[in-house]
Amino acid sequence: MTTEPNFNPASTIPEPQSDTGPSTQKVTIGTRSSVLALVQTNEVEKALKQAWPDQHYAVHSMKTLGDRDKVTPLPEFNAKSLWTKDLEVLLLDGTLDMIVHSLKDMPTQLPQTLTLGAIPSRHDPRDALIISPRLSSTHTTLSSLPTGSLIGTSSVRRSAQLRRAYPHLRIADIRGNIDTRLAKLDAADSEFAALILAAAGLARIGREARITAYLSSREGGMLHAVGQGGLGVEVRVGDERVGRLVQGIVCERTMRACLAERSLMRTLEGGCSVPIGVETEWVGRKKGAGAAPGFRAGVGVGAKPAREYGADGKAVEEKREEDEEEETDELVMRAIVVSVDGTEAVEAEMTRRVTNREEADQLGWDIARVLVEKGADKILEKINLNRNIIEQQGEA
Ligand SMILES: NCc1[nH]cc(CCC(=O)O)c1CC(=O)O
Repeated sequence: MTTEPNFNPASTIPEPQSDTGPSTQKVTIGTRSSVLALVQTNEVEKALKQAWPDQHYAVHSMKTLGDRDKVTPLPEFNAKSLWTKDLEVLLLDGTLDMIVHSLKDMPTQLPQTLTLGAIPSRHDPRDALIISPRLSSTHTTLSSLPTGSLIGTSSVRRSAQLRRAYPHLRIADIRGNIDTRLAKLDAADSEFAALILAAAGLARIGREARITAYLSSREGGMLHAVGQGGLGVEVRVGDERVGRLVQGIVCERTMRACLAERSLMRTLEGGCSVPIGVETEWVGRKKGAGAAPGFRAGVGVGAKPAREYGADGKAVEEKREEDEEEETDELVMRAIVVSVDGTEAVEAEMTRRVTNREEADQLGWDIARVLVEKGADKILEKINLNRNIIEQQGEA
């Protein structure tokens, strides 16, 4: 439970102050060059254009170390910054003005002079079950799959939760981008009965139709990764112009929920390679007081800060009246830490009013403390002892 000296706590991120746009200039957005990364960056660019139509935008995409070198074993890299470091060098030297990341892949500790400038409205954060076409007409859930069915995932968080809840299933590593994995599932000689992938990634690349079922604490007993389904926009600390631009696409509720999740992860010193699952959900109503301070409705990616999803993956809140949706300010947070073999687990749940980013950060810290009191530190300690094995997997 320590904080590295160069960490920028969420509490230093200023709340929005002004609506007045900066003068017209070029804005260069950096991204990885994968299909998913480009779709995500287009989503952010579109939202920025909507919020600040007078600016000129350019997208600069590149392969990062993790994309280029598929030979070196992950532990030999600083695995945590595999996907971010090359882009960060260009952000620091001014070539880029911002970087769009899958929030899930962003380290919880950023370089001292860089910060998480914005988190736009989140897509469905849940994991999705994709059952092989050979089985999907007869099987629609993990529990109904035949004993010994092979599930493909490279995430220790997913495999640990699967081992815990579904001891009748087998798990094997599967690599590659989303379409590569789907092709491996569909191959005539495939060993896989099903895959687990993030619903958001599938939806963003137009593969939502492959989803057999959505997994959550309520259905399937699977908590998602910290930041899953969210996008993180990384900017330079002190770049006021860009800071103001990206503030225009923040979904304040998504930002607070994700900051709480990231605070939990940071407090438990978990990178993307430890089995921590979370769920955050806005509930309750703030009567008569309107929107939370700093809340900007109607701007941002999709503009809907939805955090509740139906069985069809559509946000339940989208079906409600917008003014009602804005009034929720209680955040429910659930979290689980599972041993890699699935035999040990600790869980916690907290509900608290979260009216600013500091309170979000505090909620993440507090739930981490409860998990530690219940023994999460012992589970994570054992995981650290086996770190070499685990880092070969990661939240891939
Ligand atoms: N590290 C893999 C990764 N990083 C981001 C996504 C897409 C989903 C998201 O944005 O959370 C995925 C694929 C997956 O987990 O299925």
